[in-house]
Formats: sequence, structure tokens, C-alpha cells
Amino acid sequence: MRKDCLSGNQKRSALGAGRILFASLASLSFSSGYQDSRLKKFFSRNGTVILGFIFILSLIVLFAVGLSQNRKTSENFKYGIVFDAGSSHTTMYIYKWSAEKVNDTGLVYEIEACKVKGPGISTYATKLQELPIYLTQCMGRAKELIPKYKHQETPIYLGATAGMRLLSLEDAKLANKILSAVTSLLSSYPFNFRGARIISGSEEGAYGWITINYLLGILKEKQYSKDPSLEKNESQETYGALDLGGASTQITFVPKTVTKNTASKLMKFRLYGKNYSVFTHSYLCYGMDQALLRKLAKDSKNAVLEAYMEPCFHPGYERTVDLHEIYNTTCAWTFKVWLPFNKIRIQGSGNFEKCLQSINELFSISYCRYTSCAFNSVSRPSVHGKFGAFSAYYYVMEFLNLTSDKVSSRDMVNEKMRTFCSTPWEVVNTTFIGVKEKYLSEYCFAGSYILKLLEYYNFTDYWNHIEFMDKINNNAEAGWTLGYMLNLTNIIPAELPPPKPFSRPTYISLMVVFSLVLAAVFILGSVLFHKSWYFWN
Ligand SMILES: O=c1[nH]cnc2c1ncn2[C@@H]1O[C@H](COP(=O)(O)OP(=O)(O)O)[C@@H](O)[C@H]1O
Ligand SMILES: [Ca+2]
Repeated sequence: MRKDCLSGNQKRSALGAGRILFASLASLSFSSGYQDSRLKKFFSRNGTVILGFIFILSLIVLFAVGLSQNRKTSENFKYGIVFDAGSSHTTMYIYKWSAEKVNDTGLVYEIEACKVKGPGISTYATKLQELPIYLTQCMGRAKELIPKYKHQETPIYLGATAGMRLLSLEDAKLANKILSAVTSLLSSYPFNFRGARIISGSEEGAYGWITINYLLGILKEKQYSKDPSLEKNESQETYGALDLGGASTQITFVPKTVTKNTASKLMKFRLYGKNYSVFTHSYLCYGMDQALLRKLAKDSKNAVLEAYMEPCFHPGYERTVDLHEIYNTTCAWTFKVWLPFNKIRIQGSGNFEKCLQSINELFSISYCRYTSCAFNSVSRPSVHGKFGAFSAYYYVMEFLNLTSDKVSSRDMVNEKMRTFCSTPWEVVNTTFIGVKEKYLSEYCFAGSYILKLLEYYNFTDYWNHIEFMDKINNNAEAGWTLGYMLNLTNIIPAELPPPKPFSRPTYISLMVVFSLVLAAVFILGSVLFHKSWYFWN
């Protein structure tokens, strides 16, 4: 702990040293006496003054070092707010970083993740008047957590993802109306509102990639990291990033080789003085919720007497849905058929193998005009190295106990999924009390869907390559928002940091060195003085 002034011990030792020195000087001056020769006179008159001067100078230096060491080092923090307006829900993240910047990129970490109550922002098109209530609780939290004198300089960004991308495709005017309403609302707060926009799928992928590599300590050796074992090793490869949302999914990584087909899909970043070329692709309609809607739309044509058996739901589970609800999304319109009823009753059969087969039909692999495609004729370099998978990848695989550290073979994964999917709904529902019914009833589908998605990406043994991540190093959640913030900190003005005071070891070493110099000067001076005294006498 640093203090505001020299400690008692430091003061006592400085005073003690001073007394001894003055006593020695006095005795020197006394022993020199009043001699006749000029040099003798010079030394007898000035020797004390010279040594006294050196002594006082050294004391000043010591005190100056002490003061610089003990100066108050309250850091100047900055804050930033990013709203992640996802298709299923909105979360407000508050980030905090020291004004000190390294190579143009600030050191940012998360201090709050406020979940906005209610569905995704795209559902507010017909109820814009409800938006103030929607955002008020989290904005109140921001006002509470960020010191008042920092409000005006704190930027707020809102990034909307696939839900708004879909709405914008369906009705761009409506999407703009929502963004305008959000803009005027957020501008009315005392923060520095910097824009509400729909971010592209590529941005979503690339910023997610930045986030995880930043948090893992791969982008910058000296960046904030509590775990010294994570300190950067020059040759450490970056992690690829896999994000799974409700309406879209992204894959992002640094490719080993770049072909002319994939070159256009590269995003370039300069971070901590280094350039990165990152391949990224976002699959709209391949998020979990839209994939399920597409699957239900595809299979509802098999309905007999307004009902059909769904292998991806547990036996005994039943759900009645409006056909309008399934068919009325841009993602599912290709499966639209005419049916003589408005509602459909979906009954679970809990058959994992059939569920996988049915999910297969959501991926189109029949046509690829490039040398390599994952699915839907998207040219893509081959995956390699480690990947971090987050958002719904994490929620689902963690729930199913299928994260990389819990499985080691395909058979193990299949066995776990087969058992889980075939468990009667009544048992599932009474075993996992407190889990939201929507999530619980869909984990069989979600797990099967993730396994298929990873297979189409060519992760045949995902447990050897993919780490499922939530909060990394207890520092911040994996997701696109921190990367967005990191990138935007380049335009947030930051003062130059005050010069760093000495570290404690440096301070102690300096004290020792100066004391030694002082003692040496003193001894040397007295030796010289005595020599000259004897010489002249
Ligand atoms: O606790 C959970 N368990 C399972 N799924 C979850 C949980 N929390 C969120 N999800 C799912 O994660 C996904 C998050 O998607 P998001 O709203 O970010 O959409 P987007 O990124 O496609 O715009 C949604 O499908 C949501 O249902
Ligand atoms: Ca998301």
C-alpha cells in the first residue's frame, strides 16, 4: 500500500542518518582546526560546506523519490455502455477501463450485464410507446454504477443483431422506426449517446472473435489478465470464434491460407500494433430459434388431423402453435404449404436419431461452386486450431453436460443425447425445476442442432477443438459487445497517463543506492581532507 508521505521508519532512519552525518562533519571541522595554509583554510572553511551541500542535495533527492513514490495514484477510469439488442432479448453491458491506453487500444472489462426484461427489440415495432419502460431499469442501473461526473463523457452504443436484420429485410421502414425511437430515448439520458444501429453479421462475428482473444490474453502480452499463465507467448495462435444466437450464427477465424473466393470475406484489424485478417461468415436463419421454426414449418406438412409427432421433443411433451407464427417468418417461408387448419398440435416422440435426420434437411450441401463449402454454398477455408464457442452454444452444451471437458468420443455424445431426448417430459420437467420451460423443452432439439451444425463446419471431434465459454477469466462475457467497445475505444478520447511512480522494489533500491553514494562521498571526502591536512602539515 502506498501512503501519502514517508513512513515513520523512513523518517526515523533519514533523521538518524542526518544526525550522524552532522556529528561527523562537526568533528571533521573541529579536527581540522584553524590552520595557517590556504588549502588547509579552504578545507577547514569549505570542506564542511561542500560535504553539507552534498548531504542536503542527497536528502532532497531522497525526499523527491519518496514523494514521487507516495504520490496519490488514483487511476482515472472511463466507462462505456453497449446494448446488445439480440433477436430474443436485450442485454446492457457496462465496461470500465483506465484512461491509460496501450497502442491505441484501452484495457476494458465488464462491470455489469443488465438483462432487459422482455423479448427482443424487433418485437416492439407495433408498441413503440413501451420502449421507455423496456429500457428504463437498465439505464437506471447505469446511472447508479457510473459516477455522476462521468455521465456526460460516457458513450452509449446500441447494436442490434439478427432479429432486426430480419425485420429490416421484411420491412426496412419499421426497423428504422424502432431505431429512431431508441435513438431519441437513449439521447434523453445524461450519457454521451453514440448511435443505435443494426450491426452486420460480419461485424458480429469479428467483434466476437476480438472479444475472446482479448480476454484470453492472446492479442496483447501486457493486457489486463489475472492469470499469469495466460500471458502471451509470441507464437500463440488466435482462437476461432463460434457464436450461436436465436436468429443467426457466426463462424470466425484466422485462416491458414486465403483463396480468392474467401479473400472478400476477410475483415482486417489492427490491434495492439498488430494486423489481423480474419475470415468471418454469418448464417442468417441458422440461429437456434429460427432453425426450430424452420424445422417445424418443414415438418408440419406431415400433420394428420392437426397433429404430428416431433422427434426433437420429449415423449409426452405437447405444444400447440399457430401456423401463422411458424410460416410468417422470412426464414421459414420456403417451407410454406397450404394446410386446412390454423393451429397445429406438436407431440414429442423423443427420438434422437430421427431428430438428427430431420435437422439434416435444414442444411443444403447439394451445391458448392467453390473448392470448399461448409453448407449453403458458402466458400470457406478449412477450420484449424482451437475455437471458443459462446452464447447459445455455451448455454445448451453446459446444460447437457456436453462441453469439451466432459466428453471424449462421438459414442459418448450420442449416448448422452439419446438418453436425454428419450426421457419423458414429465421426468425432465420435475428434475430441472426452475429452468424456463421454453429452454427446457427445446434442449433436445438445441443439442442435436448444435451437433449437426458443428459437423457441417467439419468439426468431427469437436471436444478436441472447441472450448465452450461464458465469462472468461471472470473478466467479461464472451460475445460481440466487448470487441465492439474495444474497437471503438480508439475514438474515445483518453488523456495521457501520468508518469508511473516507482514500484516499491525500485523505490527501496533507490533509497539504498543513494544512501551508499552518500556514505561513499562522505568517506571519500573525509579521507581526502585528512590526507591534505597531513600533507600541509
Ligand atoms: O439459459 C439459456 N438456455 C438456453 N438458451 C438460451 C438461454 N439464454 C439465452 N438462450 C438462447 O440464446 C439465444 C440468444 O440469441 P440472441 O437473442 O442473442 O439472438 P441473435 O444473436 O441471433 O440476435 C436465443 O436463442 C435464446 O433463446
Ligand atoms: Ca447474440
